[in-house]
Amino acid sequence: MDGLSATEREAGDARERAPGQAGASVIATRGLTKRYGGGQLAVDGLDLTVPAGSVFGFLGPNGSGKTTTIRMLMGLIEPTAGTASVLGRPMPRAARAVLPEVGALIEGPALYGFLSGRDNLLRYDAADPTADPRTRRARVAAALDRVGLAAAAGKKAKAYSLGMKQRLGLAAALLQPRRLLVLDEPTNGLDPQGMREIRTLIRELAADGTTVFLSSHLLDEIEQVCTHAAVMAQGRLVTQGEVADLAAGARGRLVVITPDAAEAARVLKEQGVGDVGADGDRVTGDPPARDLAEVNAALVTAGVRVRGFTLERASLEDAFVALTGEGFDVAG
Ligand SMILES: Nc1ncnc2c1ncn2[C@@H]1O[C@H](COP(=O)(O)OP(=O)(O)OP(=O)(O)O)[C@@H](O)[C@H]1O
Repeated sequence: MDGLSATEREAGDARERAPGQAGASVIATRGLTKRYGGGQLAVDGLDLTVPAGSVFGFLGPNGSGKTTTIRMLMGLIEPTAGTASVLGRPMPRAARAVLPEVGALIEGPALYGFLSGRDNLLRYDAADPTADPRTRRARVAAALDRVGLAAAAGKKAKAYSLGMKQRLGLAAALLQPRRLLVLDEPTNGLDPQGMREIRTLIRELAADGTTVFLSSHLLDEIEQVCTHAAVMAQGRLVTQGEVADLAAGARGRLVVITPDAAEAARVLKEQGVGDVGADGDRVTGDPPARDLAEVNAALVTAGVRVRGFTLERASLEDAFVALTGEGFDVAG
């Protein structure tokens, strides 16, 4: 698609900005709000900034307003209040100019099961008035190749696995060069292998310089694939920023491994460790502000046989819980 070998592509850094896009935000919303007819406030005053070149995870439990936001960004529904700009142009007003540069995969791809993967893409391409029919076959072949479906191109789409269908949907979004890809729950319903394939593809696309905006209710997915994330809860933005910073914002857990768990728990409490709990030979707690070397020394002085003393890294899930005071419902 871009003349780069796979190795060169992988060597690219997803965080590097494409030339000419430095500092630009690809998606920006201010006070974006949607109240549905029934009075349901689905999105409430959203200020979202998606940097160019990022893989941006839009994270939130089911019903937190992700799909509603995406539909407003794509100009499919009108906001009740606030503004949204995509690729520097106002939406939905500039939809006709903006959307050709945006590849979207929302609520699963619409495919004809009785047509082959290749014929599905030929149909998609033919529906695009800007697509030159003379180069159609080459474009379709390149898109199939891009998503790893070249060998299965002649198979009927109904014989495809869910992961293959999802990749075919991505291929359709990639028929034209895109500056932005918007993917709504791209790994929903996929098995672990299918999920890995989609994640790898997303990383490759990002390395090519495409900004990828993807919604997900899977925290570990966001941690694995995204450079940036925004967290939604009940229609509101809880936080946004670089994934590494979001996780770092939540403090890790202190973990002590010892056969003297009861005594260790007592000493840890004395040392200002909060929320101390013991499970077998594992004693955990919220680390105090003081130097952890002192805490360790106090354990040893009290005769606790310390076999392990570590600070477990906080995850995005810890950050979410710390920010919202709620657990993250990953069901569904
Ligand atoms: N067309 C609609 N009419 C009325 N209410 C709606 C409509 N679409 C969504 N909602 C409500 O708006 C809220 C946000 O829904 P939305 O689908 O945007 O959330 P989501 O985070 O994408 O969740 P999911 O992953 O389940 O789609 C929910 O309470 C939902 O019931």
